[in-house]
Amino acid sequence: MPVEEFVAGWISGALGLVLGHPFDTVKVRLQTQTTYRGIIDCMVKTYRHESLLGFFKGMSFPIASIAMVNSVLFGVYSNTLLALTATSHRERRAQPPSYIHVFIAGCIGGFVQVYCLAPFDLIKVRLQNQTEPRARPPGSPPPRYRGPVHCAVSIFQEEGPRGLFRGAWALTLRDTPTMGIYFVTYEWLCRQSTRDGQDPSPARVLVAGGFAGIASWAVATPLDVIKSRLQMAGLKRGAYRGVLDCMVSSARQEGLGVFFRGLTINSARAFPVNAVTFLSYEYLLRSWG
Ligand SMILES: C[N+](C)(C)CCCC[C@H](N)C(=O)O
Repeated sequence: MPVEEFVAGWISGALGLVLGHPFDTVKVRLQTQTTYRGIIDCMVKTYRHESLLGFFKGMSFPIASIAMVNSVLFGVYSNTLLALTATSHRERRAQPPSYIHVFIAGCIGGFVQVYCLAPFDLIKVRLQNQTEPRARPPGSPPPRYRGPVHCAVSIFQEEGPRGLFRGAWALTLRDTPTMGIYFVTYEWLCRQSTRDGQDPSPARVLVAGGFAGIASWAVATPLDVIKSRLQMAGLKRGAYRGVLDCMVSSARQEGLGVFFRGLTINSARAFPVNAVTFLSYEYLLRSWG
């Protein structure tokens, strides 16, 4: 099994992650809290109250786990294509796989990475939603979680081992089809105006990666909202009975617009994150020959 794809997936994922984390924090807060009027309001309040550091809350665990999550995604994707089409990464420019094979490999990659991603994503979301400033005024209550490890241990103790997988089903529904869309969009845009058998130019890889991110996030946003809400709901026992219940009660209380919360910020984040991810992935693999 070729391992280069796993390593390239890891490094490129980490680069994208750091770049996109501040946007991600704003997105999570908009999706799960009702105190903000919009993106700018959320940014200003976060900055005033928590300084620049507020935007980087919950980042250490994703950085540690992105190695596993992105290498699983890209590694499983590429090795599934190898199994389906009997072509390695190097041969795929000359013999491009069909879009249906790309879609299937993307869905399988997306499905498998969810089980690595779920607990880390849960901890990230819980920490991002803690709005207490680092330097607390004396006498104010401490944040519920002191850091990622404390957060993981508390969830385990208070909600049981299954608590760590809260929202995992919504995450599976979100990522399986949309990772297929992600890779199909990327491949399709790369192949436009690139002659058969040639590597796409860096500019084309950046644009294709960026739009692959936007297209897949646009489709993923409704389930992303539900996922984030289910992850936060663990704190208030019995808030939702499941994915469907969360969908229905969110829509009833806040209208259908709730499914598009975070769409703008998700798209703004998705372009640079995924442009950098694909550019570094392609170039790392090319440089390893
Ligand atoms: C499939 N879905 C849209 C959920 C994600 C696709 C992009 C994943 C990337 N690591 C990012 O954070 O943007």
